[in-house]
Amino acid sequence: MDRASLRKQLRSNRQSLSAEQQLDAAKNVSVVVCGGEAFRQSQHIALYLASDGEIDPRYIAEAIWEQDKFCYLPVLDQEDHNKMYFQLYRPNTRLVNNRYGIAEPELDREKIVKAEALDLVLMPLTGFDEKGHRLGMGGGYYDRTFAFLKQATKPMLIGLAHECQRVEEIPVADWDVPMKGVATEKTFYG
Ligand SMILES: Nc1nc2c(c(=O)[nH]1)N(C=O)[C@@H](CNc1ccc(C(=O)N[C@@H](CCC(=O)O)C(=O)O)cc1)CN2
Ligand SMILES: Nc1ncnc2c1ncn2[C@@H]1O[C@H](COP(=O)(O)OP(=O)(O)OP(=O)(O)O)[C@@H](O)[C@H]1O
Repeated sequence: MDRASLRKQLRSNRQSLSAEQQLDAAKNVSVVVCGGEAFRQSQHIALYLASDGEIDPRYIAEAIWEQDKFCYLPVLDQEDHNKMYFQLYRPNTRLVNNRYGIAEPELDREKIVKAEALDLVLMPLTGFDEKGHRLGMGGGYYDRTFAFLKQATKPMLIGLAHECQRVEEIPVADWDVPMKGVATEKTFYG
């Protein structure tokens, strides 16, 4: 299957999950992530606000705040549509909707944190395979933002997903930046 058809199929898989399944998955993925070595060793952790049936990292955000670590969210540039930044996310951070209807901190160029300063990035995805290949929403934001990882070791990229987003093989593109692993409601693939 080509990337576009696969993306469509896998988005429909996650959109079909019930509210109860979503809640269970959100709790379980937080246990999988927060019990792991990568999380324990990280101070500066990026995640996302769930949309379109994505597995919800909210309990991971709560654990980050409780443990006095720092949590960050992606913020899109309204002028340069190719750019994505990261800004601090606290319980009281004011959020606005981006052009895809996803809530994000209001862009403040003085508050942008360099992607290189993050320790761990928990990435949204539409599909993944056990080799760490990722299919996103098709905007290429994460691939562009983390293209520098071909020559760097930090941050560590870990995808978050429902089991129903796992496939045998994601067709790779040459710009794809591989993930170190993927956490689901069931287990860690790494
Ligand atoms: N929760 C979450 N936040 C995120 C991402 C994500 O995948 N999930 N992103 C990860 O990159 C960035 C946003 N990227 C996105 C790219 C495309 C679409 C999207 O819905 N595309 C529509 C059609 C686009 C259009 O309106 O022109 C679609 O495919 O139906 C959404 C988000 C930053 N924030
Ligand atoms: N490093 C890069 N440099 C230039 N263009 C890139 C780069 N990475 C991705 N792109 C562009 O982004 C487009 C979308 O890529 P792709 O389909 O892999 O997105 P995605 O990983 O699904 O999306 P996202 O990361 O936003 O969730 C590609 O058509 C490609 O042209």
